Amino acid sequence: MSSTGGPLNAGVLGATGTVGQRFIVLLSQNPMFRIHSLGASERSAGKAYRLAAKWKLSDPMPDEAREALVKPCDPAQFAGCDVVFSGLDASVAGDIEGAFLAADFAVFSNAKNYRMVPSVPLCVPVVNTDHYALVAGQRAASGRKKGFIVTNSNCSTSGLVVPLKALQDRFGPLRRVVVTTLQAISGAGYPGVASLDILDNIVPLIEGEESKMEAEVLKILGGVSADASACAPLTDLRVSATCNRVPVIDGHTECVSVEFAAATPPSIDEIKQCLREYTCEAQRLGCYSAPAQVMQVTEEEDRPQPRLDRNAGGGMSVTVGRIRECPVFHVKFTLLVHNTVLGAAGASILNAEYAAKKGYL
Ligand SMILES: NC(=O)C1=CN([C@@H]2O[C@H](COP(=O)(O)OP(=O)(O)OC[C@H]3O[C@@H](n4cnc5c(N)ncnc54)[C@H](OP(=O)(O)O)[C@@H]3O)[C@@H](O)[C@H]2O)C=CC1
Ligand SMILES: N[C@@H](CC(=O)OP(=O)(O)O)C(=O)O
Repeated sequence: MSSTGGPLNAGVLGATGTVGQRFIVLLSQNPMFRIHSLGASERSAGKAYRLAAKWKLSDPMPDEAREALVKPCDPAQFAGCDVVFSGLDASVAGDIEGAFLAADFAVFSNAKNYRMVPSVPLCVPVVNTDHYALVAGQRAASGRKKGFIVTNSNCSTSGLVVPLKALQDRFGPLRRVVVTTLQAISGAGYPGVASLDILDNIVPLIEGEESKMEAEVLKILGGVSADASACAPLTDLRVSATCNRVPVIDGHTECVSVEFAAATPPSIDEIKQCLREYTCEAQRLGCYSAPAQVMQVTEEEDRPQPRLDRNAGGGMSVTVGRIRECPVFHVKFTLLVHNTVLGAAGASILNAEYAAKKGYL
């Protein structure tokens, strides 16, 4: 809640895009926030939102957005916002988010630009909210009173780190992880991948995705330095990612093999129990968007499937299935994450809810 006790005023940068539209639906349903300002490019600025956005979600466009005038992404136009969410294209996110930060806004970003900056929490809110310890250092180093930036991860990373975190916490360090993704087309934004490329097809390349996943996992599963000035990524875990685009609208599927560092790995039953029992700080604090069950472990042999499982927990739960022994590593499984909910807008919103509960906003 804001200092006046009402909902927090939320601005959305990149409000017309794929992630921006998801922000608008989720914020309109969330009692902690009120949609205050919507921003996009000069192509959209000055238009009513309903005319600027090519609406792609099956949820109707919320009334509070329809007639709102889209603004340019200029901090002066967002005065009165308690929090700013960004779904900006990465080609412009660095400069625009930097300008909002300099103007002392709390920025929650989906873009890749600031993710690997050591003083910036790269936070999947069901995994590593302990990285908020970096916020005080960010403010001290910059002299800002209120402003800080928290990013969420790449959408495939956000699904992968959830079971990995549970396994690491319960059974000790992981040694090697191999992951192959089957990523939905909404991950490429709009208009994204040409229909002639993706219909009746699979594209075995998503530029830059594999190296992002491999690096982000280490930062998220790592800690922060003793003086909380920088992140401390894991150094002993090796991650290999292979990323593919598949003709699914929403929901990234990932086939994962994991090797534990311990000589004696846990049994498959112990692993299932660990994933089912995993809880996070955002749940314990009663954050509105925290899923009741962080992971839904399915025993059905042919699940998870994107059409059937992507909305688990309102898109905030990760579904994990086909958990079985791996003849090369120790265990393998298939997971599904909703790429624009836990993988993007939903994670940013839960990050902000957590920040509010902890007094950062
Ligand atoms: N889609 C996904 O599943 C995920 C996306 N992300 C990241 O989130 C961000 C948004 O992705 P997505 O929604 O898919 O992308 P889209 O291409 O669908 O949307 C991009 C948004 O950025 C705005 N924009 C583009 N250029 C400018 C500019 N010069 N000034 C101001 N605004 C501008 C667009 O406005 P306009 O309509 O006016 O052009 C639009 O609102 C990206 O950084 C992406 O990498 C992260 C995780 C998952
Ligand atoms: N590249 C992801 C989505 C995305 O935009 O990720 P990032 O923010 O890490 O570039 C996908 O194609 O599904």
